[in-house]
Amino acid sequence: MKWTVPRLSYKLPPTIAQIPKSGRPGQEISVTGFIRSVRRQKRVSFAVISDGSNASGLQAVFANSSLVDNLTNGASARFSGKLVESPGKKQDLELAVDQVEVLGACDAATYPIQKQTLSVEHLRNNLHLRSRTTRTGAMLRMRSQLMKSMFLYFDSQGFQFTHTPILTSNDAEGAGETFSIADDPEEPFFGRPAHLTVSAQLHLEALMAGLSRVYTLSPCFRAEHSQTNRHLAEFWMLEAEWIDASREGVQGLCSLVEDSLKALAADIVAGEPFSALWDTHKDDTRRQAILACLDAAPWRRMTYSDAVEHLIASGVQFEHTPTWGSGLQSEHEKWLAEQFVAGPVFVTDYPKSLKPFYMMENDDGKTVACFDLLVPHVGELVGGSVREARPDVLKAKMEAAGVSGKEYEWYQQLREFGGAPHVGYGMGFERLVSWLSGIENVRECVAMPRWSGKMLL
Ligand SMILES: NC(=O)C[C@H](N)C(=O)O
Repeated sequence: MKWTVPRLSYKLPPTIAQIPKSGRPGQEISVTGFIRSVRRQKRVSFAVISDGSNASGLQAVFANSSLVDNLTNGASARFSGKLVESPGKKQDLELAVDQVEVLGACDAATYPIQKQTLSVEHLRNNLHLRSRTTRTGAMLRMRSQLMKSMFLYFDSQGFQFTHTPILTSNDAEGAGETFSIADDPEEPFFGRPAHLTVSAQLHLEALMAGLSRVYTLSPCFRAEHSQTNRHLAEFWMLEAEWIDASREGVQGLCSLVEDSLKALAADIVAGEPFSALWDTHKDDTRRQAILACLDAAPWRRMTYSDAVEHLIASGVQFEHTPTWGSGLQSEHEKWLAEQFVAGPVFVTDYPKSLKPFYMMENDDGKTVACFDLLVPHVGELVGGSVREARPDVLKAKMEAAGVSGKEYEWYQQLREFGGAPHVGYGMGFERLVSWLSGIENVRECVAMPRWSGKMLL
């Protein structure tokens, strides 16, 4: 789907990123932005203005140096003048400023965003100003671009974007990691138990039962104490559910996930945020590795049982010895994706004891029809499964998992009233950003992270 811009009667002035397209030398324009740096020289002065629309900002030149007298780093201002060809190599056009209006002053001495204090920790303590930095700005633009590409991909496959609730009476994963919404868990929601959703999956399955192919991008909340670089207490998850009438099962699921990620990534690697984030990376091999994933060659697939065999045969002294029946630890996932395959790898058919109640059991009676997609430097990026569609089997599984009762009757009914074979998956949005941007910690892949014990602003 291509969105053609309708005739607009009200149009905002171009952003800095739009200038190369819409601007030409000699044109009079006004630009509003934040001052990133000011360089005062005897005859002329310079400033770099950023409005967050690209990484480089716009160079402003002042023939009248008194115009920069009140300009300090961080201040916001409106600059008016003429676009001129730039003698510098970094940009084609610069702005010869003849008028400045400071919109919001900034005390440079106490401004927390200083070139010499941009440590990750310092920025985490100044989240309200973090979007001023080039890296966070580029990360946020990458998120925005991902959303757009994602909408286009799912639209092309006939999926409907849907909204699912945040407040819920059930624990979709049955893992007991939900946040209760009040101090008194007995009385949180008008006398009924209520939680913040851990996954939209169950609600999405209900919408799938009417719309056939649905997806959502929703905040999810998990009360887990993990302090790793890939866990957040509040994160965004892309989730999709669709009818699988031809029963392609896990293989079809993996194919859709791979295809959609290749489509998304192809769009992203061509974009400005991707270059902005990778151009400053010392080691280019990771960028090359991402580009290599976009090749036509299918990503590797292996069963959990094979993965465990490979881990054992590797002879590597893992902290946790790999054994059939125990979960793959992050060190195992990383070895598989980084050393063994050196690229994304689908691991399928995990032991049923490791996975939630909603997954369909395989004929072997030991494993379930599911997959995890592991990618280098992140580990698990996506997880999905064939959903159990047989009402009696589901009921028994839910009882065994302790997630039965009134709160879940509707979920069982979905199987009784025209339940169709269906599949679905979930992908952590911050992990996707981490993989594509090379930003190590998911806390830097969302504007205002919340993690175990930390919630500033
Ligand atoms: N929608 C999904 O399949 C994701 C899965 N429910 C999870 O939370 O990991």
